[in-house]
Amino acid sequence: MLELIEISKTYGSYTAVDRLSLKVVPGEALGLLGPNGAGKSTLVSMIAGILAPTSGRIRIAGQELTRHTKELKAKIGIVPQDIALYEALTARDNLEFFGSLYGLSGPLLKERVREALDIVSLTDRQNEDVSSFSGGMKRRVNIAASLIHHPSLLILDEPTVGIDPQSRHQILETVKRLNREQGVTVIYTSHYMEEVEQLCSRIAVVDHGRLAAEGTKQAIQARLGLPHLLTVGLAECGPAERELAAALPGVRSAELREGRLALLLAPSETAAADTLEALARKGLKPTRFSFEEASLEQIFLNITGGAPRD
Ligand SMILES: Nc1ncnc2c1ncn2[C@@H]1O[C@H](COP(=O)(O)OP(=O)(O)OP(=O)(O)O)[C@@H](O)[C@H]1O
Repeated sequence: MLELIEISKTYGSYTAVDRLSLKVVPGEALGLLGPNGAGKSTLVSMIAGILAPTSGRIRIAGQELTRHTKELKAKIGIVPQDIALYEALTARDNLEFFGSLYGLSGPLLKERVREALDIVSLTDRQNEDVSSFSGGMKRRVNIAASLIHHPSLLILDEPTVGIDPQSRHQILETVKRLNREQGVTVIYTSHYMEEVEQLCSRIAVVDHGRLAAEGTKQAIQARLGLPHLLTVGLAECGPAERELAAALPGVRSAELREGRLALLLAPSETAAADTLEALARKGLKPTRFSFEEASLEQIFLNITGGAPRD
């Protein structure tokens, strides 16, 4: 669907994106993460054909963006970080305007506007001026505007910044539906890790303009070697049991925590099952257990470091 080949963008002597290569396959939802100033918006603007790369190539559906700009731009829907709407116009008039920019008119334009309003659940409010809308509703109009021309690739740049949890939930559900039910390929940038975890099957972490990590959450976690936490309750749970557990293969550390064993396991898909089985073989039959993988936030901080960026 999309291929970035060694793309760079410099502003004077400053390199915002630095020889970054990345592939996005049709139908996937890719989470684009990075600290403030990492280069995400610059990257998104280049993919959307708004900003020209200083060097490198962008291919969309196998074609070079520079050579087929108009045709390829029509395949892309972009929801920019800043809300871009006409406040004095109604939601419907805004959408008709954006639709006309894509060459839509007449009954087809009306049909697409109706459909886009329905997707973002704003049909009932379509005749109200955007100036009277909440931040969440404006975001939804922005998303509707990006869908009018039926893009196959939808890029959302922090679409849930500054809005309440209800609106965030609604936006996330809308994007999920578009991806899972209609097969729209999604690139989603956000600082909200739980949104990316829910929506995206793959993650790309950008830092200092470079691709710092890429893959599924599990694969990145395994590459970083971040442990899983397995907490086990035993009928008898003391220093002897802790020692036995600490010596099991795949157990990095074992400690007693509130009458239970807290075990840090080397990351693998079968880590928890293997450890529970090994404990049982040693005669330590778990009465209860809980399991936690490293959170996306832990993974992200591990890749990019904990220091503030601005
Ligand atoms: N027009 C410009 N001129 C000069 N520098 C720029 C320009 N646009 C962006 N930059 C710089 O390029 C770097 C990357 O900016 P960009 O907006 O792409 O980051 P980002 O990852 O989207 O950050 P955020 O999460 O804060 O939105 C920043 O240091 C920014 O100051």
